[in-house]
Amino acid sequence: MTEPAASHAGFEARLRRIGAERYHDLHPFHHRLHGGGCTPDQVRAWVINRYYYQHSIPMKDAAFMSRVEDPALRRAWRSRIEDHDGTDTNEGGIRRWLRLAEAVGLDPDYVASCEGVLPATRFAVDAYVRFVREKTLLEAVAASLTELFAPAIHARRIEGLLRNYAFANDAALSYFRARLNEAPKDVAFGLQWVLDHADTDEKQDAAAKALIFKTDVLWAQLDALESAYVLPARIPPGGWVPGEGLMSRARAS
Ligand SMILES: O=C(O)c1cc(C(=O)O)c2c(n1)C(=O)C(=O)c1cc(C(=O)O)[nH]c1-2
Repeated sequence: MTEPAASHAGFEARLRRIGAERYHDLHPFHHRLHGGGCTPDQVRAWVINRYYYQHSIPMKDAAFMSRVEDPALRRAWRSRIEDHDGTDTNEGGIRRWLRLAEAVGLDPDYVASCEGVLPATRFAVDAYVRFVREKTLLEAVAASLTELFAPAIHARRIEGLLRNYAFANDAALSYFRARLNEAPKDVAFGLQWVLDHADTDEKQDAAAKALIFKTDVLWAQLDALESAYVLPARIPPGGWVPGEGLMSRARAS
């Protein structure tokens, strides 16, 4: 076996540098959202579009697991699906996200229908699912490693939303609190798996490229929101129009 150019530590540092330079915590839309600068409709647009990501993540993980021949790897991975879809004792991330939708005044059935999701959001998220279906398992696991950087943005988001928006409370933000508990185990496993399996220069390069691809998937979703809903707003055909999908008065009371 050829020796990799970089040790585990050196390769991990390379992956973390990709996050430092390209993760979506750097995007102006997130700065606006967390800093209290979003209008209620901009927050709603974010909730609607981000739901499409949430609803696709378990399908992505099921696509991954369908390709894994090693029972031990499937066993380590399957809690990701349960974290989002729920179990008998855990309502799951998708339900929690819909609670956030209600808190910002949206009809959860509308949000769950995925109507009004921006075309560019669909393209970006679908590309991630397809990537995981088609690329090597190493590239698929490496792409999930943006989650290395997610706990910091979730903590910042909880703090920023609570400070700046009337809708924000512990129930509305329970999705992010749950992720703070769930993500570290996934990320520790995924990182170790990538470090162990990227055992040649070529594999390290492929894993780094997969992580860059994933940062692009996340960035493109925020670019889509910025273009459609931040002045000069340009909502593309099919995109949510403010006023649509709101909770009915009866439901809200
Ligand atoms: O709010 C965020 O910024 C953020 C980012 C990411 C990410 O980095 O992909 C995920 C999540 N949240 C998240 O909640 C989540 O469940 C999740 C799963 C995955 C994945 O690729 O498997 N990423 C993310």
